[in-house]
Amino acid sequence: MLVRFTKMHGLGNDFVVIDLVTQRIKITPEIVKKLGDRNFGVGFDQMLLVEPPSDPDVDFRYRIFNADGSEVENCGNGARCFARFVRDKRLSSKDEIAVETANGKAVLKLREQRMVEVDMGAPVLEPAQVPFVAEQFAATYPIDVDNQTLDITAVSMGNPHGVLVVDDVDNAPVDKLGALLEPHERFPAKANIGFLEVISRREAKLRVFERGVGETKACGTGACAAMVAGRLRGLLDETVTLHLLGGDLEISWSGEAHDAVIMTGPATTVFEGQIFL
Ligand SMILES: N[C@H](CCC[C@H](N)C(=O)O)C(=O)O
Repeated sequence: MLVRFTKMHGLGNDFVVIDLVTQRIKITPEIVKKLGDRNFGVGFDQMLLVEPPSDPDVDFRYRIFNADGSEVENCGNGARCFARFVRDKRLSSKDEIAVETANGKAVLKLREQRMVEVDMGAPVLEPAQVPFVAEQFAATYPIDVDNQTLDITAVSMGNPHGVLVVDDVDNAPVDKLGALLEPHERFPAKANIGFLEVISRREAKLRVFERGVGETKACGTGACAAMVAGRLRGLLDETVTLHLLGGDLEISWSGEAHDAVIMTGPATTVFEGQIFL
């Protein structure tokens, strides 16, 4: 079977996007892993599926698979590419696109210069809902890893994140600590691990070791989780420019637990392709 796909990225976090509105294909974890292989397939961090909605109040269903074949609840960089994709493919003519994910609903707003603004919803801080093993909520938790005790913030943006604050993110042991913390027993569903370096109250640098992938050039939900961690720790103001390896995101959050985190950034189309399944 020949399947049309579009290769896209959000700040270097790269995706294969497949339209399952006009193509009727069953995507399995095995197909995801095969297509995600950077030598034997197309290669991507995540596969994004554009599907008809099950809820009449939304425009599309948005499904996300990591390169290891695991299906996940949310992908921020992917949401921006999703909005760009459905507009460029004329699957929607709207400037505001409502989608349903495994995490709930999200509104994707197309802005000028191919930028996209995403309402990422309110962060989830109750440990059991992240999920993270802890007696009660705290801004940071001591966690034992690599013969040391680190202070980590645990937050869900639909998907689980652990955020560490470091002095020098360029030289942080992202691969070593990321690989130890991603499957850590206190994260029963594993976690995306962010390494945040605060430059000022309105600017920071971030690297993310993603669950199911490893370090990526950028992580949208990770940027939102890092914003929340920075605000909980009293280090960041309501609007921050986050510098990721692949470029910058603007993140806003009032600091009120029930307020949504808003992410704005680019979405880029690289090429169109077809692959035999
Ligand atoms: N690896 C993540 C999913 C992709 C998130 C990331 N690419 C983003 O932009 O939010 C997880 O397993 O929860």
